[in-house]
Amino acid sequence: MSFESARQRHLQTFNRLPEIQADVEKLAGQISDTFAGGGKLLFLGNGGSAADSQHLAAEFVIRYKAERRALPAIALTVDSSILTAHSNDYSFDSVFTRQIEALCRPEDLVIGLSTSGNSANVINAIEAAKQIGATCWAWTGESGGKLNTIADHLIKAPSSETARIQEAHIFIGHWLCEEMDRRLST
Ligand SMILES: O=C(CO)[C@@H](O)[C@H](O)[C@H](O)[C@H](O)COP(=O)(O)O
Ligand SMILES: [Zn+2]
Repeated sequence: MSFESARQRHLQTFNRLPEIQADVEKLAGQISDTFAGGGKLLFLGNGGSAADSQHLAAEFVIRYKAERRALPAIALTVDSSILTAHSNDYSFDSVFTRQIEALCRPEDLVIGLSTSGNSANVINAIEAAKQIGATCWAWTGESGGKLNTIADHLIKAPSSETARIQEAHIFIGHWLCEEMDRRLST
């Protein structure tokens, strides 16, 4: 019963992905421009979105399918010393902000993943990156949450359910990787 229900909700979400195709293509263009301009990608998020962040950074740095040059991307979710020291000494709400201050440059593109669009540490990081002048994208659910009015651009997975949104986010990440392979293959 729960399998069939989850499968149906997954399919409903994925059947609506064409609604955001133009947004994903716009992001692919901006990522190409970022790399051409010497910038890098920075990914961040909590829980499943932290896993997505490191998964997608690896696709860019190592490879997706095609043999092409290494692409500069980093997940701000993986350094346990930074994450614990900052949370212990300051606050979890600014755990990504400090890394943005240290690593983000105006030519960079930041992708903050939050299914609710309301996680304080993602919001704070996007606000800090905007101050630096980086291009800021939020990947959210269909409401966009608070990030709706904070990020420069949004990719809104067409669901209000965390798991379905995460499934769409990783699909969108792979879709982007295919597009980057197509553009950059040697
Ligand atoms: O993977 C899941 C649920 O599927 C959880 O780990 C989930 O990512 C966590 O609860 C996050 O803290 C949710 O944060 P957000 O997506 O609302 O920003
Ligand atoms: Zn999950």
